[in-house]
Amino acid sequence: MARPKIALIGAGQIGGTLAHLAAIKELGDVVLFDIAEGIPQGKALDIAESGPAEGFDGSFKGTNDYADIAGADVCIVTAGVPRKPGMSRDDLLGINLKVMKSVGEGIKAHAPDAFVICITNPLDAMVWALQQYAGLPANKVVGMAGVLDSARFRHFLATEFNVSMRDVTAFVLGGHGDTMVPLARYSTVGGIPLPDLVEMGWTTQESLDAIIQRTRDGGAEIVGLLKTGSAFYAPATSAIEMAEAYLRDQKRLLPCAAYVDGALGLEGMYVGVPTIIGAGGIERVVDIKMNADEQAMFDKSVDAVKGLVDACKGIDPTLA
Ligand SMILES: NC(=O)C1=CN([C@@H]2O[C@H](COP(=O)(O)OP(=O)(O)OC[C@H]3O[C@@H](n4cnc5c(N)ncnc54)[C@H](O)[C@@H]3O)[C@@H](O)[C@H]2O)C=CC1
Ligand SMILES: O=C([O-])CC(=O)C(=O)O
Repeated sequence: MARPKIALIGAGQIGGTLAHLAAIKELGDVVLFDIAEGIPQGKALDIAESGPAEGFDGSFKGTNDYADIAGADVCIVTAGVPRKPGMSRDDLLGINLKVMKSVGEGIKAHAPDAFVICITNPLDAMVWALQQYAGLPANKVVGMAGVLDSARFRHFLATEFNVSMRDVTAFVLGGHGDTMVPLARYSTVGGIPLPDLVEMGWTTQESLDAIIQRTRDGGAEIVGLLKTGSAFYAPATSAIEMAEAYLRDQKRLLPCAAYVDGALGLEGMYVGVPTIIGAGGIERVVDIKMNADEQAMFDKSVDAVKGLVDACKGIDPTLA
């Protein structure tokens, strides 16, 4: 059987890392697309030349022509601009909305059967716009944020409890911004929910609160350190986890920015929710139950996302 085809739209920091990870994991043949001439070609060749030493097979092509993504099984979109220190993700809305229009049209024309994972910020509004521009079914267009935010939460928790990251689960829902919702009650160490661990005296509420705030600020922390751009290793790994779930029909339960219409009291919008990803794309949105405090945080985050979507409609009235 032919190898799956993975199209990476945007060959910058995340795009290049995605290509390298896809190669090492032998997920399929990779096409790297970018408007910058030479960058996708150079990165594709460089990664292909690492194959003999690493020991992977596959083809790697860099291109500036959308025709080369034809028939892609998966498209991962990182095209656009990252923030710099002092900026919020929302400041990228105007510039990246224009990018989503051209990317959506390219995918619609050349890879309409693909499972599309959007990474470009501000994430929840950009994945909504991308789905509108591409016109693909909503279950085939999803945003990556919750896997990354949950991975950060898990990392901080594993350090706090001095346990393996493998034994820590975490759920961060809501929009990928300052209002994101790390859910302590649904996050565990060895299956024990975080509030119980506070009661057991293994940590304090103050430490847990600080970790939750650090998770919310996780993107800004890296931007502040790098100064010239934003995180790319963990974001790329997170999107590859989602792509692998689709390509290998793994039925993973992952927090993603999915289209929700009915579950969690939401009507027809993209926001971070628990989903199941398998060969059918987003096969299910898990209708998680929240207590009053969690619901209030989630509602606030949903309102923030709605505000960004309205801003998109203000910029481009063709968006419904
Ligand atoms: N959802 C999430 O959790 C995360 C989102 N991001 C976002 O991902 C995006 C990409 O980040 P990086 O890879 O670090 O940025 P980067 O600047 O390294 O790469 C972006 C690439 O997009 C290309 N590009 C710009 N306009 C394009 C167009 N119209 N068509 C095709 N390519 C185009 C640029 O030439 C550049 O190579 C940013 O918007 C960033 O904020 C970053 C980290 C996490
Ligand atoms: O913070 C940023 O601008 C990039 C991002 O979304 C993240 O790393 O979570």
